[in-house]
Amino acid sequence: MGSAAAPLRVLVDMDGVLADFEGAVLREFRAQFPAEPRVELAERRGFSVREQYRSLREDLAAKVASVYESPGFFLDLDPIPGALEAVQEMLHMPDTEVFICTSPLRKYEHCVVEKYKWVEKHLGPEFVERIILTRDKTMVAADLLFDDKDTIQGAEPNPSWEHILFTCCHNRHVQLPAPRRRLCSWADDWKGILESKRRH
Ligand SMILES: Nc1ccn([C@H]2C[C@H](O)[C@@H](COP(=O)(O)O)O2)c(=O)n1
Ligand SMILES: [Mg+2]
Repeated sequence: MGSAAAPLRVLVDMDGVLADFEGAVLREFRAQFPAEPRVELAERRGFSVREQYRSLREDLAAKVASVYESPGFFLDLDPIPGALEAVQEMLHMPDTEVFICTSPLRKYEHCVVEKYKWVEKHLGPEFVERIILTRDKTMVAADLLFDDKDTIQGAEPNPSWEHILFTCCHNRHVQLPAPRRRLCSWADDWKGILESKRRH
């Protein structure tokens, strides 16, 4: 008799995939700096919101950073539609292991603890056990990584996971070369992607 197949290990990013970082940045920037020019979500290009604000005007980089570095910012993020239901469903799928894999800001004072609190508030204590906090996701071994950052690099040149690009305002114009894949939203066929990775 052959040995049982290893469970499918799935990493799910937080900002832009579970939690609406971009929507909150725009809402809070507009509230705190109503007279300043801003980048509407339809105009977002590139992962770094700070660099796009810098391209509007140099001093706006620090202003937008002050928004997401403020206490309470990460804790108050709204869940992305369908995200909580999808990861709860993954948690209970046979032969499947799901982890939340997220990078803290370099200025980590509020971000780190608030990411933990957000997960406990929205997903419960069993998911707090499943948080992987790292600035280098290439060092984490898994089969799949759902992430909105279009290019994920780090110390490991050949990560074990397949990166599924989760569509977000800043990456919807990025043309993916074959065979790279996208998940357009949590209403898209994430279960089909999991099934495609299982070793039968
Ligand atoms: N469009 C974005 C999304 C996230 N960030 C910040 C916020 C996070 O602390 C960090 C990395 O997040 P992750 O890649 O784990 O979703 O970067 C940003 O600056 N711009
Ligand atoms: Mg992200």
